[in-house]
Amino acid sequence: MSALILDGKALAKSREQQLHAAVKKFQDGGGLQPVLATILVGDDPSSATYVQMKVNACARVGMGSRFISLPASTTTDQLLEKIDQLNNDTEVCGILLQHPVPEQIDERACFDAIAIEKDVDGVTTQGFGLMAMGEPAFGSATPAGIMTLLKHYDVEISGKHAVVLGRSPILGKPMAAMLLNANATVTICHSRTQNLAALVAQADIVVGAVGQPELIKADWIKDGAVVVDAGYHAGGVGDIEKTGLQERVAALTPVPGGVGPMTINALISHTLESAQRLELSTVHPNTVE
Ligand SMILES: Nc1nc(=O)c2c([nH]1)NC[C@@H]1CN(c3ccc(C(=O)N[C@@H](CCC(=O)O)C(=O)O)cc3)C=[N+]21
Repeated sequence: MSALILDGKALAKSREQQLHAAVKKFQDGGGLQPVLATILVGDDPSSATYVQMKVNACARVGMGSRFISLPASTTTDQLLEKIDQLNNDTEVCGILLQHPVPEQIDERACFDAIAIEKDVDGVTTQGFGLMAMGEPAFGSATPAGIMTLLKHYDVEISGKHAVVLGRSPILGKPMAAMLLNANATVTICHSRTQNLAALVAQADIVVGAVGQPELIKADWIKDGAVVVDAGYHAGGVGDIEKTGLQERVAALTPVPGGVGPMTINALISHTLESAQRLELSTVHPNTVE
């Protein structure tokens, strides 16, 4: 057996073509150009690269972006003020606050200050809650991108045992909720989990979301599993060791070229959707309840 490659890079590219056409159609119909605001606090070079990739993706599909760079010494209040400005800026339909922020900043408070209708990155407590309850909300970008990728390749989720490694607020936790909503049986593993290898061995679907290079070993994973790796580390390795997996699992995401491009694609798709919704509410203010 040779694993199906869940090619996020190719899927993101074809979805970008559709998005480009949809953005044009939206503007031809009188809509304002959708604009994503990205906020980077501090000067971490890899964070700067990720934000630049998001700005570039907006440009490729004909959307606008507003890049806000704040110094590493920014306070919580200063960041809250910036977010408030963007919430009230009628040209901006999506706001992304790049994680992580410097440690003096209350990141949760800042995420939660993002207006729910502009939370295209799915980071607010309210957005998480709505999503988890199966109500309309933008899901967190990385798990939302993973769900799109699994759906595209017709990976069966319902009734399967999904083991998510990691419980971070914008990755593991929402990933588990999305898989549960898709009727998987979900196990969430984390730093205090005992017998990790035995749990992973039960997984029909394994999601690596721990942020540590190759912490998850290839020989823990059973034959025929679906392997999703949301990690990305120096040297092009993920959270999951891939040695020998290609020959014996059903499907796997490459690193790079798997989850990363789908994260960005989810973000820009959500930004267009947000523009479409905000437009609706200005055209028919009285129909919004
Ligand atoms: N509020 C917030 N939302 C995020 O979604 C968010 C964040 N903060 N902080 C950092 C992580 C990381 N992240 C990536 C997005 C795309 C790639 C990506 O496209 N990577 C390419 C490789 C790029 C390369 O080769 O350097 C790939 O996997 O193929 C990677 C990482 C979004 N994040």
